[in-house]
Amino acid sequence: MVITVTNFPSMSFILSKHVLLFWILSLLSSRLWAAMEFQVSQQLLDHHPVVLNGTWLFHWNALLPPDSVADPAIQWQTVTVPGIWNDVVSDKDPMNHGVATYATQLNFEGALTEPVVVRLIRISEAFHFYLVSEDGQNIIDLFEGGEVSADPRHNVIAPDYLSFALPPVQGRYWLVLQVSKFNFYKGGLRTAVTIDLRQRYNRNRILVVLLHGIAIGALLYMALNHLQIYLNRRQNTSSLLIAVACLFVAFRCFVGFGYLEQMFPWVRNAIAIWRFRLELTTIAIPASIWLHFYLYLFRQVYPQRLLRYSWMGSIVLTLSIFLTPADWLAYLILPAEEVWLVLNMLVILYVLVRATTQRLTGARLSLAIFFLLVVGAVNDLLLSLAPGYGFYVMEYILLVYAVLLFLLVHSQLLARQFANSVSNEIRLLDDNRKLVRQREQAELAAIIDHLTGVLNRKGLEQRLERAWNRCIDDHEVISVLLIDADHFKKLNDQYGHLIGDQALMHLAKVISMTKLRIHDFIGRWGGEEFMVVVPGADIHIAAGIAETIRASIEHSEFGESDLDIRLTVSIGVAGTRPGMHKTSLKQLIQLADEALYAAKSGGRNRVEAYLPTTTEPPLESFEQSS
Ligand SMILES: Nc1nc2c(ncn2[C@@H]2O[C@H](COP(=O)(O)OP(=O)(O)OP(=O)(O)O)[C@@H](O)[C@H]2O)c(=O)[nH]1
Repeated sequence: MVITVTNFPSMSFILSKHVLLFWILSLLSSRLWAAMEFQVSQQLLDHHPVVLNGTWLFHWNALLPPDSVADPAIQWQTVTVPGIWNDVVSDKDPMNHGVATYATQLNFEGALTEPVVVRLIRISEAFHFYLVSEDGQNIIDLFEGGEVSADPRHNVIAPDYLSFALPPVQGRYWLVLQVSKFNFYKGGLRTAVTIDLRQRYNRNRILVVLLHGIAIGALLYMALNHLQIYLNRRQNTSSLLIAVACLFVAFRCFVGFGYLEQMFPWVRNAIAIWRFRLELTTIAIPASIWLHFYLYLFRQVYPQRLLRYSWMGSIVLTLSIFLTPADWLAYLILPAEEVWLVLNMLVILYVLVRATTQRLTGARLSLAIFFLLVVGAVNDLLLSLAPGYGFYVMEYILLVYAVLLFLLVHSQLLARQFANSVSNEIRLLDDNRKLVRQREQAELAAIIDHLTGVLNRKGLEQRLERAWNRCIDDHEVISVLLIDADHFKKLNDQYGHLIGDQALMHLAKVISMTKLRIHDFIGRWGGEEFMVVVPGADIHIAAGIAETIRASIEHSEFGESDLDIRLTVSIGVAGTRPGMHKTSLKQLIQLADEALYAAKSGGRNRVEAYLPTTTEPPLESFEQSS
């Protein structure tokens, strides 16, 4: 098995720093520095953009001419921008399709020497901007875009960053915005209109695009790595899910940051509703994916049944996203998704609290990030459901970056777990190999004679039986040599048992060194008796081998220093006849024993070889007969 462990945890850690930096920069760049009184001065703009997030005059259902802001006869309502901008629903049009005029007063302190831009984020459908002097006399046409359509489905969504230059005016002016809107995004126009120096805006824009690129790149990178982990170990479905979730979030960022529309302008009109549906799925499905992450990380405390229900719910919701008529999406599916998200989050909270109380690895960190997710989601929910809720500073951006952070941290945790499980596996394999080696050694020790190092009686019998059976199957001859030391008792008595032991070791060594073939083997048959088995050798060859052994022993040097000990052996040889295998192994050994006895009786230090008689006894296996 090939296991590839990529080094991406450290890499994604580096990337996560970029994401954090991006997050902080995004927060600081425009949102926290909102100018409350809409004072527009060079000095102010030098330090931060002016964010027009205060109270606007507002007239619903009428595209009032720009100079009407100076007309005291016209009754204006007020609206907090952008908190509930889109939540104002016309009496006549429950689908929130209509026109409106908004106005807010700006105080330009001193002429602006540098060109500025007004930045708008996601205004639908058609819009027209003017600057109108306080007395209504000087009307400066600023910018118009989009188009009004009778068909509410023809939803034109302006690009996220729409910028146009402000003329170098001075004194009090009204910024008047006429807007015609149909919006699937209930509460979608939540982000402020900002005024910024054009130069800095362009510079920031490059930085923002770069940081967006890093964020999306990090997500794709994580997706690929987790896909790789999944392909290495297919049972690790959490990696696959993280990869899918990363792709989802990358897609959502790509679309949410406005790149899809910027790169493919035709998409804006052609798939506006499909874009919305797709965006909705990026909420529905990840809800269950989040649950799945925690299943993998905190398996010990996870109520697995709930995961099944969660997946079922997400699938039903996803189907509804594509089956629900466009007009009802914002009113039916969006709240349903938000409720669904909250339900899933409650389950996650339950798991995380249990994991934290049980001090599982990564639980506290997960809980902290989860807290961010909750704040982001609750904030989102309040923005769309609670009229008047205007804490938009954290809106959207918090949730997106909490999700990014979540993915980064969890992919780290998961990668660490994966690496641990791989090293555990490697350790287990090692342990297993050691055990196998130990078992083999133990098995070997069980069949080796510890004194002489040759096979003991048990090992000899096992190999002998295998060799015997093979020879019978292959119709081959086989011979055995029983080798017995002569007058060994005398040797023991005269020189002691230690010398006797050394003599046995010497005998085993000399016999082993005799030219035996690969299939031949030697073992200690008992006491001072050895056996050599020569499969495939007939009685004549075996007798020759026996003679060589005998002579080698007789002429071998044994005895330390001044001890002049001459060792001799008597050898009994017995072998099967070619083509006659009905001799049992037991009988063959008995025959060798008889031959040995004959060698002893015949004067010792000699070889006797016996062939079985022609009146063969029935074939029996060694085990049966012994
Ligand atoms: N030192 C030592 N002696 C052993 C060992 N195993 C058996 N013996 C001795 O070997 C001797 C065998 O003696 P016997 O069976 O009478 O045969 P022998 O003295 O060799 O006489 P023959 O075989 O007739 O030539 C006994 O004294 C055993 O104690 C062993 O492992 N070490």
